[in-house]
Amino acid sequence: MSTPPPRAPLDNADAIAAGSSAAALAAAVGGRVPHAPAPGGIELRLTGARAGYGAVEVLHGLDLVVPAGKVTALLGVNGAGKSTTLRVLAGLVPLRSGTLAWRGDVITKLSALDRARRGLLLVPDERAVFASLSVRDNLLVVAEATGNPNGITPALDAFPKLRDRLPQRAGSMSGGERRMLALARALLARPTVLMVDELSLGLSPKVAAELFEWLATIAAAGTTVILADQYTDAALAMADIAYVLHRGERSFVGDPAELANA
Ligand SMILES: Nc1ncnc2c1ncn2[C@@H]1O[C@H](COP(=O)(O)OP(=O)(O)OP(=O)(O)O)[C@@H](O)[C@H]1O
Repeated sequence: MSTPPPRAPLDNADAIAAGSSAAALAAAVGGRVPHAPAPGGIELRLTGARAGYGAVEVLHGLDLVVPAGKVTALLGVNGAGKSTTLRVLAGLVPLRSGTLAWRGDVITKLSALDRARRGLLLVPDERAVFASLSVRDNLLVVAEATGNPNGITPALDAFPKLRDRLPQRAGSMSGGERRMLALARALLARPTVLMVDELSLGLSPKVAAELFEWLATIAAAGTTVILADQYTDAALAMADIAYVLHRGERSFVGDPAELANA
C-alpha cells in the first residue's frame, strides 16, 4: 500500500478505549499493580508530539491515543516514523514539544528507566538480548532484576521451545528464536504496556504467526500491546485499533478491518 487512506477522526480511538478492562490487566501482569486506573480506558495519550534526531524532525505534531488492554497497531511505510513513535513512548527519544500522559499522569519528563520500572516496555528488535549470554542467563537477568516471584518459569511456560535451548548462547540462535527470547524477557518483567517493533521483520510467516498469537494471548489477558509493523495481515488481524503514519503524521486511525479491505 503506498497511498495512505483518508484521515479518520481521533474519537474512534476513545470509543475503542471505553471497552477495556483494568482488572484483567492486573491479573495478566502477574501481580504488578498498575500505578493508576486508566481514566476512560485510555492507557497512553500522546498529544502534539514533535521529535526527531539532530536537525531532522521526524514526528510533526502527532496525536495518538492508546486504549488500555487492547492491541494498537502503528502501520506505515519505511521511514514513516513508527519506530520513532515507540521510542518516544518508551522515553528513548525526547519530545521536542507536546505531551505524553500515562493513565492520566503526564510523564513527558519521566526517564526511560522509570517508565520501564513501571511496566512500559519496548522490545525493539531481535538484538534486544545479550548475545554472549546463554538463554537461561538472559532470562535469569530479567527475572532477578525485576524480582519475578516465579523466576524464569513464566517465560518457559509461554515459550516451551526455549526449554530445549537454555544452555545455548543467545547470539547463536536464529532471528525468530531471538525474537522469542526477547519477548520472553519482556514477559518476565511483567509489562503493563508491551511495545513491539517490527515483530515480523525477517521471520517466516509461520514463526511470525506464532509470535503474533502469543501477543494476542497476553493482550486478551489484559496487557496493553502496541505493535509497529508494515501492513502485514497478521498485524491487521490482531489489532483492535490501527494508526497509519505517513511522514511523521497520522493519516488514518480506526478499525483495522477498514485497512484490510482497502
Ligand atoms: N537514530 C537516528 N538518527 C537519525 N535519523 C534517524 C534515526 N532513526 C531514525 N531516523 C530517521 O527517522 C525517520 C523515521 O524513522 P523510523 O525508524 O521511525 O521509521 P519507521 O516507520 O519505523 O521505518 P521502518 O519501517 O523502516 O523501521 C527516517 O527518515 C529515519 O532515517
